[in-house]
Amino acid sequence: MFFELLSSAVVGGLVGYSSLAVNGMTNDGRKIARICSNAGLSVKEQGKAQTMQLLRKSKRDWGMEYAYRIPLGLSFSDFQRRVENIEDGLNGKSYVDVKSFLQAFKTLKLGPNILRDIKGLLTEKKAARKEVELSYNGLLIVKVYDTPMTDKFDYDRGMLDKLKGWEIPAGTTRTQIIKHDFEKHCHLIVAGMTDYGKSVFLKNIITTLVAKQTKNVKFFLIDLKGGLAFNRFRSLEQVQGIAKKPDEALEMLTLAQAKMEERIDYLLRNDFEDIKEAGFPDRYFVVIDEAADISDDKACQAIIKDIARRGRGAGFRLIYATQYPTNETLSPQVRQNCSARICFRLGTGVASRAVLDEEGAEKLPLIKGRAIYKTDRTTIVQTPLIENEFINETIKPNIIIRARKDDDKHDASLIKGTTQRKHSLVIEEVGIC
Ligand SMILES: Nc1ncnc2c1ncn2[C@@H]1O[C@H](COP(=O)(O)OP(=O)(O)OP(=O)(O)O)[C@@H](O)[C@H]1O
Repeated sequence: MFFELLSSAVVGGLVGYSSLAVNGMTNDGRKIARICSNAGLSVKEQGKAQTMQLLRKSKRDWGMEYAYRIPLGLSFSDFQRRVENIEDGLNGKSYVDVKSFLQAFKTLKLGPNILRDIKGLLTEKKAARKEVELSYNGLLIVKVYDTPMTDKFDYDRGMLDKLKGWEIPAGTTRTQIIKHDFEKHCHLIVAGMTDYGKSVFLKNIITTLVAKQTKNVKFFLIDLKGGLAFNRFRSLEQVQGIAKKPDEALEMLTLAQAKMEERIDYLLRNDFEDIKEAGFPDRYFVVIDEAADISDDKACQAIIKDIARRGRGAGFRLIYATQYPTNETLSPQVRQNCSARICFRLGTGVASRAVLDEEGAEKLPLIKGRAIYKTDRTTIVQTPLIENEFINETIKPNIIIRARKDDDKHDASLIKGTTQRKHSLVIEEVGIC
């Protein structure tokens, strides 16, 4: 029985493989060069068409790496724009990667369900897409991955042990966890279409920092999407207040700016260049979700730009999240001062350029949590999926118990002046003035 199945499935596969090999289909290196040439990536020199030249190919654990010399007159970005053409070309509908099929085949257990298992494996292998990543180091490097990147990266307790200082997990690639360090890249833009993971990412930041920098982190939270996403953080001792409406946002920003001013004054008076030199461990995070809602509010924008420009040395960090990135919602001052961006899928290349200064976010797969993380380099990551239950458990020790009446009023009154002193936004003294 088993040998019959073996002949129908594997031998069939092997016949297919040899025919693919004869047709040169398994040689992705040459195929990539053909795809690029057909897609117009060639130049004419002295009447002759010059195309990319394959110089090297290397087998890696994750797939194959090809190195090409690109013709004079073409740039890396010309090729970067054709990633989709390359992926589609390498993923013909009937294509099955025989090697990975045979590897998986060996793991099947002989039993009554073997036929079903083999059929399942074939279907799975046909559906699997090879993913391609390009980079440039003087040569064009094309990485062709055998298996797709994970579409789920669970945030668990073990993650917290892997982080140092002011790091948070930005996501995982196929090979490593990428961390964002708020001491290296102080301000962060978070962008992406609705429902792709911005709020989950913001909750990852807040939870991680509350867990790792319990005594040192302070948050000014502005949630213009109604306050639901940040609601569970409202009673944390690290949270200075939550603003839910544009007028509350202005009050919150004004208070944050006043605190920043106070710190800058202190640093100036004492000849400290920045907060690190002064030896202050605490950092203030101004988190704004949906920032586009206050993008035409001149007063709010002036403060946001000021924090982006002068906050760094004073220990202020801006996290600016929006699902509508344009040149209007993301001012040049904010963009210039945010050296890090995390960008989930966006609708257009124009929106992608507004966030990343390049296209790409519009081509991300339709996978929640898939994003481009950009600092001085650009990396595609699967961002951590942090569950609410895990957040609640992690932040619980930092919740300040208030009388119910107090708690109900907490958010609004936090930023409403000093008439109800108990509920006012308290900007803590840190002993610097
Ligand atoms: N990193 C992730 N991995 C897998 N799934 C995710 C991830 N992040 C978010 N999701 C899923 O996507 C859903 C929407 O995420 P989230 O609320 O963060 O989106 P959003 O971009 O903030 O949307 P909106 O702008 O409408 O608030 C989540 O409920 C979750 O199921």
